[in-house]
Amino acid sequence: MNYFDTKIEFLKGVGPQRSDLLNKELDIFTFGDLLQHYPFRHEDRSKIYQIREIHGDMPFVQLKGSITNIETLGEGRKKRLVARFTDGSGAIELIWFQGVNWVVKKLKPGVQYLVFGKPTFFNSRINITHPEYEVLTEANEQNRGLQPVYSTTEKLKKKFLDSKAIAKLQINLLKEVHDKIHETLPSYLLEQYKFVSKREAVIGAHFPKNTQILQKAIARLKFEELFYVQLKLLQQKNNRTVRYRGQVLSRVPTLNEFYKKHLPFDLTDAQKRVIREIYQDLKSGHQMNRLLQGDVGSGKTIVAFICMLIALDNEAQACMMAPTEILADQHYQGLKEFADLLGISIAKLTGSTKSSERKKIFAGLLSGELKIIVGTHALIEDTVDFQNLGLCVIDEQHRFGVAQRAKLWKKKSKASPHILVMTATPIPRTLAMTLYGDLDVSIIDQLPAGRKPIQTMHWYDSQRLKLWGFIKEQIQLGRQVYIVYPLIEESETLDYKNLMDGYESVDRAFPEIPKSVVHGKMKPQDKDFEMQRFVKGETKIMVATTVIEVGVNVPNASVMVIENAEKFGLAQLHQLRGRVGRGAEQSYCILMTKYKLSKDGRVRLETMVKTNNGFEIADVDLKLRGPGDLSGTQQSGVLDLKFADLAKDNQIIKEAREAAQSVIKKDPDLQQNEHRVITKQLSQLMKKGAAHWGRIS
Ligand SMILES: Nc1ncnc2c1ncn2[C@@H]1O[C@H](COP(=O)(O)OP(=O)(O)OP(=O)(O)O)[C@@H](O)[C@H]1O
Repeated sequence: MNYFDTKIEFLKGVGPQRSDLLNKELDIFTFGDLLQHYPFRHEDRSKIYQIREIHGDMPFVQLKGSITNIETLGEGRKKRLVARFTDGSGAIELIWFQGVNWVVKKLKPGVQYLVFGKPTFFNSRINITHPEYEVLTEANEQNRGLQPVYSTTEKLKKKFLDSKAIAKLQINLLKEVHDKIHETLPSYLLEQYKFVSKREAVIGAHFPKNTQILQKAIARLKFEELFYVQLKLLQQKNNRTVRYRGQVLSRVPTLNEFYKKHLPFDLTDAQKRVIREIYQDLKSGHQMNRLLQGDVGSGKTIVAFICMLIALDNEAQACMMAPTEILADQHYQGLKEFADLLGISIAKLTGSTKSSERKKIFAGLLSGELKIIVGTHALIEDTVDFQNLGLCVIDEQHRFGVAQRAKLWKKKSKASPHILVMTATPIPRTLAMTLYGDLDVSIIDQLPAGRKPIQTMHWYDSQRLKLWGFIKEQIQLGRQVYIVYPLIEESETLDYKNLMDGYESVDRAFPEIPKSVVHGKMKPQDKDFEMQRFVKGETKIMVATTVIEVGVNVPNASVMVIENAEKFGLAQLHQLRGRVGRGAEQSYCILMTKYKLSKDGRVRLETMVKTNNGFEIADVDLKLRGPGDLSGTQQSGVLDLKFADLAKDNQIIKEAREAAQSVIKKDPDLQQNEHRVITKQLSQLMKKGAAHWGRIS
C-alpha cells in the first residue's frame, strides 16, 4: 500500500473523533488527503504593529503586549468581556461576546500575549472583537512569518477543528511523510522551468518562510496540476488516432452537385478552410475529433451541412445533437432548408417527439433510409440505433461532456463516427486548450461578405422617447425590431409580468404596428406561430424573453433592444446581439439600463459597446466571471483544480501544454526512464479518480 493511503486516524493528534470530523466535513480520509488540504491563503505574521500605528481600514494586525484590566459587562445576550490591552505605545480593547466564561478563565493580566485580529473603531475607540491570542514564548516569537489559513470544519458544531488545529496536524504529518514526498516531474522539466522540488513545493505551500518561497511553491504546483491535465488530454488524443479507426469518407459526388447547383452564396474563405480541414480528417482513416469555433452569424450551419453531405456520400448517416429543444429545432429548420434542395431525408428527435413518430424514426435510422437526424439528448438513448452513423455534429454550448460524446461512439457504425463539436460562443484560447484539449480546433474567424459591423449603444431608461423614435424610424425604413426582456429563472411569474408590462408600453408607443410576443410559458405551437409571423415579416416588432437567444435567423431584423441589459452575462448579450446584423443593412443593438450599475455591469456594457469580436468578449467574460461560470454549470468543478486558475494562469497553461506536447512527442508511450516519474504519478492520479479525470477520461 502507498504510504499516503494510510488512514488519517493513525496520524498523531487525530484519533477517532477528529478522524470522523475530517472524513465527514473535509473529505479527508488519508495522509495524502490531508497533505493536499492546502491553505487557501496565508496571513503575514512577520510584522508586529504598535497600537499607535493602527488606523481605520487595516485588514488584520498583530500586536504584542499585556492585559491591564478585564471586566465582564452587560447581562444575558448583551453580556461581553472587555480586556484592556496595552503595548506601551497605546491601548485598545479586546472584546468577546461568545465564550465569555471560558476566556475570562484563561486571560491573565500582566502576562505578555501575541494578539491577532481585525481592528475596528467603535465609539471613537479602537477594539478587536474575538481576537486570536496566545501567550508569548520564545518559540512563537521566532516562528512568526506566513501562517497558513485552512478551511476548517463546521464552526457551529461543538467539536471543531480550527485552522490552527489543522496546521498542527499538518506539522505532525509533514514530520511523518517528509522523506516520502517524491518527485513527480521529470528532472529536465525542473531544470528547464527552474522549479523547486516537489518536497520543497509541498512544504512551501503549507509553511512558507517568506512570500518568495510561497510563490515558488505555488508556481510549481500550478504547473504540475495543469501539466498532468494536458498530458492526459494529449495522451487521449494520441491514443484515439491509434486505437479508433475512422470510416474513410472520401467520395463527394452529391457535395459537388450541391456546390454546382444549390449553394445559396459564396462560402467565405474561413468556411472553405474549415471545410478543407474537416475533409482531411474525414478521409484520413482516423477518427475525427474536432472543435469548430465560430462567432455568432459566421455561418456554421452550412459547414455542418456540408460535412454531413460528405458522410452521406459514403453510405453513412449523420446526426446533430443540440443541448436544448429550441436549439435542436432551429438547427433542424436550418439544415432542412438545405436537405430539401437535394431531397435528403431528415428528421428531428427530442423529448417531445410522439411515440408513433419515434417508432418511424427508429426504424428509418436502423434501415438507413433516414439519413440525417437532429435532436437533443434523446439521441443518446439506448433505443436509438443507426444503420451506420458516420458523423456526429454536437452543438456543445458547453453542456455536454466527453462521457456523453463517448456514448455516441458506441452507436452502431462500421468504425467510430467522426465527431465535430460546434460552439457558437467563442472560448478563449487557453480555456479551450483545457476544456477541449483533446480535440483539434478549427476556427471560422470571418463573417460573410457585406455584413456591416453592428453599432451598439448604451442608453438609460430616461432616453426611452429617443428609443421609441429610433424604432419608428427603422420600421419606416422597412426593418424589423427585437425587444428582449431578461429571464430570471427563479421567478417565471415575475419574468412574465415584466415581459407583459414591457409589451404594454411598446403597444402604447406603437399601437398600429403589428407585433409578436414570445415567451417560455407559451405552448410550442403558439410560439412557433408567432415566430413564423415575424420571420415572414407580417409582424414588425418581436417582444420576447431570451427564448430567442440562439439560432434565430431573420436577416431583415436590424434592431436588437435589450431591456435591463445589466442583468445579462456577456456571452448572452453577445449571442442576443448576434440575432441582428445578419443581412446587408446597418444593424443596431441598444442596451437599456437604469442609472445604477455594478462595476462588473458597467464593464460588461462598455465591452459590448467597444467590440463586436466574440473572442475579445469571451476574454473579458472569463476575467469577470471565472471559468466555472463561463462554461456553464456543468463544467464548473469538473476540472478540480486546487491551484491553477483558468482565468488568470494563461502563461502557465501554455507552458504546461507545450511541456506535455514535447513529452508525448518524444515518448508517446512514456517508456523512457526519465518519464517513469510521470507514469507513476499518472497511475496515482487515475487511481484516486480525481474529479478532473472524470471529464477527460
Ligand atoms: N458565406 C456566406 N455568405 C452569405 N451568407 C452566409 C454565408 N454563410 C452563412 N450565411 C448566412 O448567414 C446567416 C448566419 O449563418 P448561421 O445561422 O449558419 O450562423 P451561425 O454560425 O450558426 O451563427 P449563430 O450561432 O448565430 O446561429 C444565415 O442566414 C446564413 O444563411
